[in-house]
Amino acid sequence: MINLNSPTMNFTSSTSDGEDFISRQLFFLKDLQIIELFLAVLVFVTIHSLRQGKHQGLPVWPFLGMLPSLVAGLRCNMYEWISDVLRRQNGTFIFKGPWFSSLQCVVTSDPRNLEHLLKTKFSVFPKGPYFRDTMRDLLGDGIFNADDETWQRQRKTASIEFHSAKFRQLTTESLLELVHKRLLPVLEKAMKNSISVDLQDILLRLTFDNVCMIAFGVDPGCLHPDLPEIPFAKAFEDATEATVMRFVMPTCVWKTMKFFNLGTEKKLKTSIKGVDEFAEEVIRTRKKELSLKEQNKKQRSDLLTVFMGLTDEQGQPFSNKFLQDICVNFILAGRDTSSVALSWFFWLLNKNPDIEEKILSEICKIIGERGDMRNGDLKNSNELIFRPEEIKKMDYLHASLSEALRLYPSVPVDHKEVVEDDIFPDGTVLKKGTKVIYAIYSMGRMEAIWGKDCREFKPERWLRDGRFMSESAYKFTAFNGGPRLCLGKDFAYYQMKFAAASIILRYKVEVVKNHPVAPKLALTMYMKHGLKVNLIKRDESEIQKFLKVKNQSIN
Ligand code: HEM
Repeated sequence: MINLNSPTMNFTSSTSDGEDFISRQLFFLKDLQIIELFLAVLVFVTIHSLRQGKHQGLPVWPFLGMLPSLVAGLRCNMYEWISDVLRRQNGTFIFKGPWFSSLQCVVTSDPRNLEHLLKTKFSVFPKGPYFRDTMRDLLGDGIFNADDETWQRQRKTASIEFHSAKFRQLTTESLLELVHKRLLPVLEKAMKNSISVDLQDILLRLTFDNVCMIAFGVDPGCLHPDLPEIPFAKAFEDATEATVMRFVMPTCVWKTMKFFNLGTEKKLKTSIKGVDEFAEEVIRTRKKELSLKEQNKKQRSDLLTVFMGLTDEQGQPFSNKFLQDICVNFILAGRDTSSVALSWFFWLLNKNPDIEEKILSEICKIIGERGDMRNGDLKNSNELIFRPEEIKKMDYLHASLSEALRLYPSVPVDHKEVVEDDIFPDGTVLKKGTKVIYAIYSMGRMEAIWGKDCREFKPERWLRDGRFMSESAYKFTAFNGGPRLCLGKDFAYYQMKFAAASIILRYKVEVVKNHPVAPKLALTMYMKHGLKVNLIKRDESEIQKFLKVKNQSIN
């Protein structure tokens, strides 16, 4: 009989307890070793990734590449974040995205590379299939989204039109009407009622009405005193916002969302429908108008009418869809760019009142040269309308707008794709299919390009003996360069100078105290929270003071 209490049994049981204990200890030790090993690998990977960051600009993590740094960058000011990396990497770095994404690209701010890709090797760096695919739903085959023949044909026609006297007359007349009949009354009303207004919103309405008149010959009436919501304008804005989202997600993700009509893709579909309906209606009406003999004599000179009179390679009139693409592209090109540039300009002026004073002094000096104003007597500045030749003479204002665009370019980054293996002048090797981002915002903040004072707002850097001197398009890339240089550059300067001078002569634009100012992540560099301002009527005596100062130097 076994005595359960026998010492032998006790011994046996204590032995198995001991074994359990030892095996538990061993397991624990194994666990510890696994944890230690895991920690060692983690430390090694971290040190390796961070070390790579020293050479490559950012830490490179297994599988994720540089994505964690990008996510951190997106949470602060993305453009400043890119500029910091570029500064550390002497102007060019290779962004390594996660292995499952399409985010791999070369980012550069080196003017030598810019000249190479925009001019010298233009044909090797088209917009490319990735960009065209991502933008196709909104821009179709319009000029912004086209390469090769399709682009060349539109560029040639639009270029002839943009340089024609008839077109220049249309743009100056429509601008004059919009500034004097809409913009100034809206600002005057706000000033009289002492209410703050979002200047960015007002300027967007101004340029939207203007570009619709130029592209379609149709006035959408956005800048009405009640500031109404225009369905077409709203649809257009929503469509651009939803399109941008495609650039920050892997292609397969937005394509799946599009297939199932989800999230931003659902919003994009609805808003594009709104844009298309408006454009279709305009084209239908114009076709009807042109088919009537009497109306033919009306001689419209907007872009839509010009393209309607042309034919494709087969001698056929352009399809409605293609005409629609042309108009939508011109609206995108001409609307946001000038208005956001003016918004940053007025914000910078508010921080630099001495520069505002110099602009006012220049304006007064120029109008003081009018025959009827030689004695320095301006009866009522409210009535004054600037003449085109006066706008041309405003060199200091031109320099100040260029300086604002250098620091806050309306298109902060742009994109190309390499279609043949190549090497940048700085030695970066480019394989066929590589995406290239050129960081226009960062270029304005590089000491190597603009000197130690590159972050300061200094219009004087653009002047020689008081005259405006332009810079190389590969150093100042706000308007792009080479064969795809902005077609509307001259018109944009005229529009910005006319609107800015008309406002500055009448009002001091004061940004509301503590109004938050930050750039928005979008195709164009909007101010994220708009620009809330108060308008203070300029004292006539202030203008008289400048009018009476003869031969005052502005430098
Ligand atoms: C401050 C104002 C403006 C700025 C900063 C600006 C900037 C630019 C930039 C950077 C591009 C190159 C975009 C690209 O290819 O990805 C461009 C192209 C273009 N811009 Fe402007 N733009 C301005 C105003 C305008 C205006 C008012 C119009 C016309 C009404 C216009 C018409 C165009 C057109 C048609 C193109 C396409 C050129 C091509 O691809 O051949 N722009 N602009």
